[in-house]
Amino acid sequence: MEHQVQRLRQAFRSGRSRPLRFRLQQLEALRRMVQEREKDILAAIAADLSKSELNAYSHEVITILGEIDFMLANLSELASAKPAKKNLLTMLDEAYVQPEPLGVVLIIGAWNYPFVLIMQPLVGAIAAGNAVIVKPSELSENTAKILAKLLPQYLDQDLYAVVNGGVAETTELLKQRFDHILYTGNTAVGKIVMEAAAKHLTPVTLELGGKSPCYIDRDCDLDIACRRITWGKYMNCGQTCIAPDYILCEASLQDQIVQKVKETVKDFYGENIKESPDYERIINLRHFKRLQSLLKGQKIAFGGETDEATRYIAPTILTDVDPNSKVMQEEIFGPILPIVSVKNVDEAINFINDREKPLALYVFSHNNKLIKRVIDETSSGGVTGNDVIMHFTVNSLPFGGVGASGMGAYHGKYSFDTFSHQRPCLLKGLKGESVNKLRYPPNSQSKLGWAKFFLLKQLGRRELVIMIVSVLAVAAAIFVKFVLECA
Ligand SMILES: NC(=O)c1ccc[n+]([C@@H]2O[C@H](COP(=O)([O-])OP(=O)(O)OC[C@H]3O[C@@H](n4cnc5c(N)ncnc54)[C@H](O)[C@@H]3O)[C@@H](O)[C@H]2O)c1
Ligand SMILES: CCCCCCC=O
Repeated sequence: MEHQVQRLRQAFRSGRSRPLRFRLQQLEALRRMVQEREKDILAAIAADLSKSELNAYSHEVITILGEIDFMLANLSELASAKPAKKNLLTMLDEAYVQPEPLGVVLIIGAWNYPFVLIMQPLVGAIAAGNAVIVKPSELSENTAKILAKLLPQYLDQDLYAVVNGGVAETTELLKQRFDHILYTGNTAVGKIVMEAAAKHLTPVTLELGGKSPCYIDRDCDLDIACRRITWGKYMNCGQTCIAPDYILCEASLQDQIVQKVKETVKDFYGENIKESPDYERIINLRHFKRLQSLLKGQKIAFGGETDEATRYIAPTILTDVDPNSKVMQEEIFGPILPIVSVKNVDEAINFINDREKPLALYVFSHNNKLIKRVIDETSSGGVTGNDVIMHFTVNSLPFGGVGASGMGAYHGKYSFDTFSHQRPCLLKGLKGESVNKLRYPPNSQSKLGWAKFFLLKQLGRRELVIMIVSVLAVAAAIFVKFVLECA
């Protein structure tokens, strides 16, 4: 590992990854890879998540093509130096902020969207001019293998590398010094990553999870709300970091919600959900058993069927859920939707604020003021009002968590910024020593007065008198010159 990181660092130091033309070439190569090897990529994702190739395309490939196109179109603006405002002391100088690459960065992905969670940060890291090691999740082994096979065929091999493996390999990798680490996965491992990064003072972006609440107001079109929630909750079999984890609503809405979600599930997946090409399976037996255990002792209003052999868990709704029960203590990350009743929006806000800050928050209501109030009085990584998941798809919005759901953000411009250092540059000439004398020792009350004037635009009595006298002298000189010329 050490050797590999050193090899990338050497390539980075050569400066090859910096020119914009090179970055654009690499991004174009990445796009070619996705287009030319689409079938292999879709087959790998499909195999990992028992997913149809159509869903693999719309869940993962579209996002990456959009992200690459965004970077290709905007890279020169993103990477350009931005002029900075100056003060009186520096007004004749050049001041700007120059984004610069960080160096060698590490991207660790999770299994649930195995292609997107590696490729989307990779696009940002390449665009920003870095060397990159990606470490796909070992649980989505087919996607991990295809990434390890394809990326070296399309990208510069000295600057970009794939390391595959599990805990042992990642632990070894984390001993190395990186210039940034972007990790996607659960909170417990997030802490391990941050601890390892701290040893080298490496900054981290942590894309973690959490229980994303979904509040449904009484004043709401329940048909539409339930259709959108059903889509976002059961896509990828609930294994989505920003899936609505649970519903908060007044008790009187509960039965209607159950009914409407049930009808939508039938519309989406048909009578026999197991046969639907659009309904996925749980990633492995450990997660299957974990999810089964969350059903114990709960009132199952709909679904609840499980099949260990195929790791199938039906779209499920739990009603009258006790907030202290196990299903409300951990992120569900599966197709189980608990409904917890609250008296009103105030109680919903308190419920949310009593818990860790979630990755996403959803509110459904006709009343925009209520939606804004919930946003103002809570905190979460992101928010979608009157829909779910969709803020992820807007790459002009930063995507990331807050508090226990993570730190830092990426997507679009925010990816570029995450993998860049915003370097402040001030370029001065070698003249102007008379003004500079003001900051050289020995210090004096008068120098301080001028410093206040130049930096804070505050004039003391003495400076005011000098300024007035100077202005009068200049005016007098102009007047005399004018009179002499006319005479
Ligand atoms: N915020 C986001 O964008 C986002 C996206 C997807 C998933 N998630 C969250 O991720 C979680 C699910 O992912 P997961 O953690 O099961 O994925 P996972 O098991 O694939 O683990 C994530 C990565 O961490 C590595 N890893 C695991 N144990 C490790 C250890 N002890 N030391 C070092 N590295 C280790 C794995 O090899 C893998 O690459 C959920 O909480 C979900 O909400 C967040
Ligand atoms: C539509 C794609 C959603 C991806 C969400 C990533 C987190 O799990």
